[in-house]
Formats: sequence, structure tokens, C-alpha cells
Amino acid sequence: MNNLSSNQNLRVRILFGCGGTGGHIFPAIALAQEFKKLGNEVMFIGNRGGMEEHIVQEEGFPFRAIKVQKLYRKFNPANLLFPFRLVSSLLESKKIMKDFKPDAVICTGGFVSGPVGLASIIMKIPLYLHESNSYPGLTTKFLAPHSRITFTVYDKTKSFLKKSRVQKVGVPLAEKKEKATLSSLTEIGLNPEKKVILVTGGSQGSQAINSVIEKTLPQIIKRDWQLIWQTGKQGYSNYANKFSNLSGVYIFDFSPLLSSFYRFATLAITRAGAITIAELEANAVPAILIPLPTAAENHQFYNAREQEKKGVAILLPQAELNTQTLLNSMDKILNNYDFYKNNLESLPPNTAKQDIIQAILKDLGKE
Ligand SMILES: CC(=O)N[C@H]1[C@@H](OP(=O)(O)OP(=O)(O)OC[C@H]2O[C@@H](n3ccc(=O)[nH]c3=O)[C@H](O)[C@@H]2O)O[C@H](CO)[C@@H](O)[C@@H]1O
Repeated sequence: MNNLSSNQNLRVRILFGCGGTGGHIFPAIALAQEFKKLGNEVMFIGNRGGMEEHIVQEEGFPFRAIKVQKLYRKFNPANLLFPFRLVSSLLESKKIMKDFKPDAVICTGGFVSGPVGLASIIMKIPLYLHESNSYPGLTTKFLAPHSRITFTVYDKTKSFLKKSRVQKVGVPLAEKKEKATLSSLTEIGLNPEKKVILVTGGSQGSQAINSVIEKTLPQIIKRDWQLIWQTGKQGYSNYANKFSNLSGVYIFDFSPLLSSFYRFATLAITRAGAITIAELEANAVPAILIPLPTAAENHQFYNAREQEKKGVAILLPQAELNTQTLLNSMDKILNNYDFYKNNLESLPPNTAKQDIIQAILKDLGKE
């Protein structure tokens, strides 16, 4: 057998099911990029109208939309539609699988993972899961007993997935599209000589963080610090109207350039989403983490607590968040900057993508 035909035998077709928030979509994008580089074929299923629809297609991957109904944890009239939508989205997923004929299905969370994972179980297609959070989401808990491997990030997660084969790997980080020219802060109107505070509320932005940043802005400017500020879509035009012409402030709703901004950040003020935390580590950026209090089972708090224990971040609960506590936390990091930087730089490298792909190919007998 020549090399080409033997490689063709090793190629696999991978179908991803993910959606809802960037935190569920980007780990799948990361794996898809890597699988594709190795010559494999990939496809995505996501919710029609969900943020995955444009993110996945912007990344150049084939995308098929299904219509899914989220099952809310608390009573919500929309839950009445759930059984009907589950059946129809399951049939839609099965149809896509019959056409695409995947060797494996990978679900990285979000309610769209439910019907996609379920269809793969019914069709006996090997299912793999990735859970970025310390406390697993509903779909992960439901699907995990049927997955070949459930990949996790935190030690604690295993205790919630007792009937599953679990492998701890970390968060696969996507290669974000870079504007090749963003090589200096001057390109976004900032001064490379001055300190830069990066504010990001995760893929959807954070109103609580935005509001305290607005109040703290005069002090930030007085101290001659600069601000790269992601507001999220909600409230963006209001903040942009007020502050986009202010010297030392670069404001945006959502940007594919976030990875560039990490590179220029002296410190960051963020929620405690799993992907944001992994990106902060990869870019060695000390952070003030303000966990989203309504996150399922308070998982962002536990994420942030782990980071504080490692000496790479400060946990600032939202209930204590105000201009003074924020400025105190910034000062604490800036006054002990070497401590935080050294701890970040001593972390082991993130090899989650490679580890997951190796484990899946081995499990499929394609190594
Ligand atoms: C509200 C909510 O349920 N949040 C959850 C969601 O967070 P969320 O979707 O906000 O995810 P993360 O904060 O973990 O990551 C945000 C992602 O969006 C990207 N980004 C953000 C802003 C921007 O302008 N450009 C950009 O590309 C970041 O680089 C990152 O890759 O999923 C995470 C992983 O399951 C969970 O830990 C969070 O608790």
C-alpha cells in the first residue's frame, strides 16, 4: 500500500455538536482546526439562529442548523415545547449523520449537544464529550454514561460523572483569526509605553463589569492606565457613544482579535468562564476574576478559586465589586507583578488539543 492510500484509510469524519455560548463553541473550533490540519473531514451541527451559526461558518467549517429548544432548570413555559422539539431535532440530527456518515461525534456542550449526542447513541456512532467547567452542564451529565471518553479540565468534575470514562486534558484553545496588522497598540489608538487593562465579560459581555468600569474610568485615566474594553452586544452603543473618542480607551462589543489584546494586556478584569481562564493562562495575563453569580451550580466561583490558589489571579465576588475594591485589586496585582507573572509562566503548556485527538484516534483504532 502506498503512503497516500494508507493515509486515506486513516482519515476520519468528525461531526461536532456545540452551541449557545463561546465557551461551548470555541473548544470545538479548536479541535476541528486540528483535525482538519491532519487531513480529516469535519462538520458542525448547531442551533438555528444561535451564535454558533456565524462563528462556525466564519471559521470556514461546514455547518448544518437544527432547531433545538433549551430545557430550563427552573419552570419556564418554553419547557412545554421541549419534548416536541427534542424529537424533531433528533430526527434532523439523524438525517445529517446519515448524509455525512461520521466516524465519531464530539459534543462540547450547550443544549444543542443533547439531540446530537442522542442521535449518535441511537445510531451507534462513537460519542466523545468535552466539559470545560468544574461542574458539568445538564447535557454532559445526561450523555456522559454513553460517551466513549469524556474529556475534562478540573479534577473535581470526575466526581459528577461516575459512570463515565473520564480523561483530564484542559481546554482546547482555538487559533483565532488574526488581523495580520495588529502588531502594535498604536493600531487601535493606544500608547505601547503605557499599562493596558483588558476588560472582557466572556462571549456575551457582562453588565455588572461594564457598570463598575464606567464608574472607575475617571480613576483609570487619572492613573494614566489604558483600557481595552469588551462590552458585549448589550449596551455597546451606549458605551461606545460615551467613550469611544476618549484617549486611552478602545471599546468594542465582540472581536475576533481578543487573542491579540491578551498579548498587550498588563492585567485583565474578566468573568471566570473556563475558556477565558485558559486563554489568560496561555498568554500569562494576571487577572481579577469576577465570577458570574448565576452560573450553573456557581461553577465560575470554583474556577476562580482554583486560579487564586495557583497565585495567578484575584477572586473578586460580584457582591463586593465596586470602584474601590476593583482599584485595590488592580494595585495588589501591579505591586506584586513578578509573583503573578512567575506563577503564570511556570504553568505547564496547554496540550489539550493534541491529547484529545490522540486519545480519540487511538480509541477509534486510527492511530
Ligand atoms: C454566561 C455563561 O454561561 N458563561 C459560561 C460560558 O462562558 P462564555 O461563553 O462567556 O465563555 P468563556 O468566558 O469561557 O470564553 C469566552 C470566549 O469568547 C471569546 N471572545 C470573547 C470576547 C470577544 O470579544 N471575542 C472573543 O473571541 C474568548 O476569547 C473566549 O474564547 O461558557 C464557559 C465554558 O463552558 C463557562 O465557564 C461559562 O460559565
